[in-house]
Amino acid sequence: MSRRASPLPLAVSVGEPSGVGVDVTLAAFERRQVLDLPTFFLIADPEMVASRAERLGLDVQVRTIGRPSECGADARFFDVLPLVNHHSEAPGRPDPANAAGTIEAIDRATRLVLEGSAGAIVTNPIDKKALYDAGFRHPGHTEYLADLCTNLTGQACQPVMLLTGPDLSCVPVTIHIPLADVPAALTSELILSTARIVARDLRARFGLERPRLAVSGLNPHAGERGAIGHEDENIIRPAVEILRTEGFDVVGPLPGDTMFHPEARARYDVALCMYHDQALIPAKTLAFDETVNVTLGLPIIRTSPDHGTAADLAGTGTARPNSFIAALRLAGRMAGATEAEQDAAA
Ligand SMILES: NC(=O)C1=CN([C@@H]2O[C@H](COP(=O)(O)OP(=O)(O)OC[C@H]3O[C@@H](n4cnc5c(N)ncnc54)[C@H](O)[C@@H]3O)[C@@H](O)[C@H]2O)C=CC1
Ligand SMILES: NCC(=O)COP(=O)(O)O
Repeated sequence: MSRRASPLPLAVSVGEPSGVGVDVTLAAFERRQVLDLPTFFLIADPEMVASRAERLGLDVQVRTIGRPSECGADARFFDVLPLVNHHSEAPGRPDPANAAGTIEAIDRATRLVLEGSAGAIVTNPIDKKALYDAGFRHPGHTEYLADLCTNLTGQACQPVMLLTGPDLSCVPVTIHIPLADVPAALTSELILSTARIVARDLRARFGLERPRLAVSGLNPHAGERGAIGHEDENIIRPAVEILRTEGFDVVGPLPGDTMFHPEARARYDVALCMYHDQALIPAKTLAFDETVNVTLGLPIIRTSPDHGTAADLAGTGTARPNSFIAALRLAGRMAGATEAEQDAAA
């Protein structure tokens, strides 16, 4: 992937206001020069941001901007594109009353990227339950962004969650569903469509010409040749075989417990796992502070820190901004690569 940084600013959505999103965004802003971070603005309630900065004892001056093109005009200021909906500043106390502003920030960021005013969206974590309690009908950003992009562009998209860190990239094929629902949701078609999106986007967005895919099993020992569960032989293996006939570099189904040690990881570029925790446990265990959540399959670039709202740390100044910073950097590189490709095609 070209290392050119995007000249377009990145749109950062505020996320759950009672969480650490604003804390890590402010911390990244404070280090922007020393770390040479891409230019970004936050879509948030400016009063809430100023009050969190004060609580954290940060000497940050919040400036309200009217559009992304004003971002970075004066590097001293922390640029905030204001929400229409108000956000209250109550660390550690999620409140469904804040949901409208949280969703507005995601919507606005997505539209700005689609219209070409921002290079990518970097989302801060949402408190999913607080949004559900306010009537939000999507499991998480990943699924919501796909619906939003489908509605805004008229082109159906299947979202794919990728967790990528220094030593492991992995994808949960089923995402935010109860574990008990996984076997019924797992189909060969879902594995096939996910793998095709992963291979396409790793090539287009990460410059991996022919990514090596490793597909996990679902059951212990990948089903022990059919003796411990049937999904591995009846659903996963046929999908792997079809992918191979289509020319993909793919192995599997591999036993989930032995595909994440260093020697095994050296044999693939991305692991396709069958459910959320099968993918996210190794990713966060290996590199909680450096792993980034990327949504593939969208017409926009979206990254996010791997962690959640960390409500216990909000407003304390102890949340580490590393994963958020990694999300900013990756979004900047991905957007820069896309713009470079567009330049080359022009
Ligand atoms: N992209 C998103 O919007 C995501 C949202 N969530 C949401 O976050 C909420 C809380 O989820 P949890 O499972 O508790 O995960 P969490 O990541 O918020 O917290 C897990 C543990 O890690 C610590 N931690 C998290 N981020 C940290 C940081 N930056 N620095 C230092 N320590 C940190 C927390 O203090 C806590 O002990 C849930 O509502 C969940 O739905 C979770 C993951 C991603
Ligand atoms: N555990 C990852 C997670 O929940 C992230 O979800 P999303 O909001 O990025 O879809």
